[in-house]
Amino acid sequence: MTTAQLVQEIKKKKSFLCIGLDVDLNKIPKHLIEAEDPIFEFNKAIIDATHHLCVAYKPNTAFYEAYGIKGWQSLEKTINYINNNHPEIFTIADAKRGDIGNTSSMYAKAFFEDLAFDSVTVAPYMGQDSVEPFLAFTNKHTILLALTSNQGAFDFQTKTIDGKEVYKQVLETSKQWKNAEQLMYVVGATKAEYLADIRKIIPDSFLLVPGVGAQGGNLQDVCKYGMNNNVGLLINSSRGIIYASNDTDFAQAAARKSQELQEEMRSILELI
Ligand SMILES: O=C(O)c1cc(=O)[nH]c(=O)n1[C@@H]1O[C@H](COP(=O)(O)O)[C@@H](O)[C@H]1O
Repeated sequence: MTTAQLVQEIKKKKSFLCIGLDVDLNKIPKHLIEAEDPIFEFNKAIIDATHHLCVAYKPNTAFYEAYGIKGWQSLEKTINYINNNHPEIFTIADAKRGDIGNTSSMYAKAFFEDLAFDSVTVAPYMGQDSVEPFLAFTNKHTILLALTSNQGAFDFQTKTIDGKEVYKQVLETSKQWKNAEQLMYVVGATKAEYLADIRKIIPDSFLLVPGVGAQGGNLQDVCKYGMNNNVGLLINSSRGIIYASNDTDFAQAAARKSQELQEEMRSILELI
């Protein structure tokens, strides 16, 4: 999917919501556990109930890898279900990969070719030759971790080296890489006050912003500092939406939570 198609979808749905499909078998409704593939059944119900309210889905691969081959099959069924039924929805494999070049190429193949995701999250720590193999794929996006939502972001990312914070160096340096127009960046919603400075370095890039909901990030603050002329934001909530209820009404409860966020997004979009 191209960025222009994503922007078009955001304008059509008046939403820049990304729903995180982080499925934990200990948290899903009991009646689903009996199903042959409880993770897929859970995702299918969530997708059926929310696809008109969001523009992206983000399965975090940890929640699938944890269940071995069965979990990987649930991930494959989930991405196929989205691509077959809602090809206009942007998909993110949240895998936080990155390795030496030939290994990164295989990671990219796994998520862009075998599983046909539109994008994958990548850690910048190993540098240019670990990221460019992902950028080599046409119409696919690499979402680079810049300033993450967790406390540990202050261990390295905000440290100053040669007079500049490491996360700013990640933004400035990666802008020079081959096919950099296919880069997006992760900035945690819990770090909204940093977004004004971040926008000075990457005014046009899309940002994936997790941390609204369970981690306490504020949507209004993120939009105030992070929105650009193309909206430029994908706001993710996982637990806050998918575990809104753990009873038989879980999908309707997820839709209600999604709608609350979408309505807030719609009023913000009407102001710009
Ligand atoms: O790359 C991510 O998506 C990510 C980056 C980050 O800085 N913080 C962060 O929480 N995430 C992911 O975003 C999701 C947040 O989930 P909730 O806190 O349940 O909404 C999880 O899948 C995290 O792994």
